[in-house]
Amino acid sequence: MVDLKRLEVQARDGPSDPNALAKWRILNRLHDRNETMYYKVLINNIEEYAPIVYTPTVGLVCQNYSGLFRRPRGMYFSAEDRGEMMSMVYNWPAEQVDMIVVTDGSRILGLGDLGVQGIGITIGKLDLYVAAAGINPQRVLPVMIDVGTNNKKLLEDPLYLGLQQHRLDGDDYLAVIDEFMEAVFTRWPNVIVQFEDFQSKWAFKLLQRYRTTYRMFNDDVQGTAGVAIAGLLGAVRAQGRPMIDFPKQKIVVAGAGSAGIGVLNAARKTMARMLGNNEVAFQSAKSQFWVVDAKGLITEGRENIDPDALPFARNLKEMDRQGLREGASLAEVVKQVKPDVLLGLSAVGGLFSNEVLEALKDSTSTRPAIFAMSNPTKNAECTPDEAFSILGDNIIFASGSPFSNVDLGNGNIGHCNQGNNMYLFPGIGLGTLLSGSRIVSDGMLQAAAERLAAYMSEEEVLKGIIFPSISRIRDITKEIAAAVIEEAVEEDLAEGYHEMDARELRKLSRDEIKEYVINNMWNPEYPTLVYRKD
Ligand SMILES: NC(=O)c1ccc[n+]([C@@H]2O[C@H](COP(=O)([O-])OP(=O)(O)OC[C@H]3O[C@@H](n4cnc5c(N)ncnc54)[C@H](O)[C@@H]3O)[C@@H](O)[C@H]2O)c1
Ligand SMILES: O=C(O)C[C@H](O)C(=O)O
Ligand SMILES: [Mg+2]
Repeated sequence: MVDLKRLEVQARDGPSDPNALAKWRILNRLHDRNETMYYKVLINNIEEYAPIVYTPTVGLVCQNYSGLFRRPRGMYFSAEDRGEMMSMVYNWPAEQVDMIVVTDGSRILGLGDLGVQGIGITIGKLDLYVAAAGINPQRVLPVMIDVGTNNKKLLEDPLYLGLQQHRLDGDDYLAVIDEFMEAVFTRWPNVIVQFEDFQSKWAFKLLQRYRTTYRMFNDDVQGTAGVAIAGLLGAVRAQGRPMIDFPKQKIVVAGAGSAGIGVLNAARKTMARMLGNNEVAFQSAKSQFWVVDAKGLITEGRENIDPDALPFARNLKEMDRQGLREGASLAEVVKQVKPDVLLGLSAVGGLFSNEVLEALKDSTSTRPAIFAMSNPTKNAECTPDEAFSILGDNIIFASGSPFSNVDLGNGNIGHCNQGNNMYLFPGIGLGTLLSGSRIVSDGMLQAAAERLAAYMSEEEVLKGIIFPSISRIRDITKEIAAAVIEEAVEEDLAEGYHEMDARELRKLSRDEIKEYVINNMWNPEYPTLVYRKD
């Protein structure tokens, strides 16, 4: 801590990239030397150091990973290891692995293809699994699947640590991922595999391919969706309206990739459930969304439309009546729609320009909400300063990366919420593990999102606080894990964990489930090596 604090005194110009990287180096060395102390520091100072070991600094770390690399962490499976993975997994020294976070490095945060350097994000996510969910650090495994990279700079960089060839694609690519999945589930049948930062082209396909046979989920598609739903419901409550009014919200989404489409599908389903949970409700819910991607507003007139975006393509005639057309700009869409919510998952920093924010002034909502969810910090669609200064006090603001609250100068504070999937994935993983469910069902994910939404009190929500502070992350994760277990039991998926078999699990009350979760969380304490007789 003295080392870390000394850095702050010396950095006269406030937080800077080199300063954050220097802190990461200190923490990383501690991680290598003394795991228990590392996690003690992280857990006790999570608000301060999550932004170093996780978003946003982890993005910078990934961009520079080949140069920062000192000691290996995690496992690398490469395209050249085909046919060998089954024996490779037995080289990992830990008998038991509970959680794997795997990436192919193809879309790291909003930073694009970083090849094997993306291993940093899997390490950062697993740090949160230990710090927030109390997964034993001896039982986590960061994994990089190296199928090459299409990043020109890395292909030419002599220091690059991965395969310097173009990415595999098609069946060759699938064969590598299939082999990896078979290998890890053979050695550790109870492991949970979190897919992280795969380009959207593969994110959905792999999710569909594995989700009914393996214990896996995709954090960017499913974790983000849950966090966004919790935030959107919070925004409705912040307007002083009941959550059941959610299906009346007009929502403009910028970005139709793995995260954007994940959020859209989940939000549509949530609306449909509130409207009667039938096909008519499901169809009518889609008219609440306007989706803008790199080519502008997505309509049925779009050529070669991405099949995942198709359900949200707007009807051309209807758009004509609204004064919009295929490819309309975000500013035009906001002007015409006057939405309640503007949500960004575009990876384009500054996309919510002054023009877009000015247009949002005409929102028909009593309290418009802005979700600038892209990471890391430079990719945020706008900053809270920009949003509050243009739109005034009466908005709800959330961003994917952490920002400070804004002093509005009139004695009021503009609250900046962090809308990041970190509030869900640790609890989804822990709950799945402790329930013993063989899959991660939609119901379990929905239960997690609803519990997060309910976590905030009425008073907090009315103040514009729709996500909790990260300092409460261990308590939040306990709640989420308990909700996931309850739902797994309800759906008859829970097969139990260790001595808590399925029958015992079914007997537990809500409070007992929470106690069960707490009792299974690892704490950073040195194990007793010498037992005294007294
Ligand atoms: N806050 C969170 O918890 C969270 C979770 C997941 C992803 N993210 C962030 O979301 C971003 C996107 O992730 P992804 O996996 O969906 O990426 P992606 O590459 O799959 O999708 C990006 C989408 O943005 C669109 N886009 C590009 N330029 C645009 C523009 N000018 N206007 C509107 N749309 C534009 C693209 O067409 C594409 O549809 C990343 O920055 C990522 O860090 C945040
Ligand atoms: O990693 C994060 O901070 C959130 C999310 O998974 C992302 O890809 O941006
Ligand atoms: Mg991610």
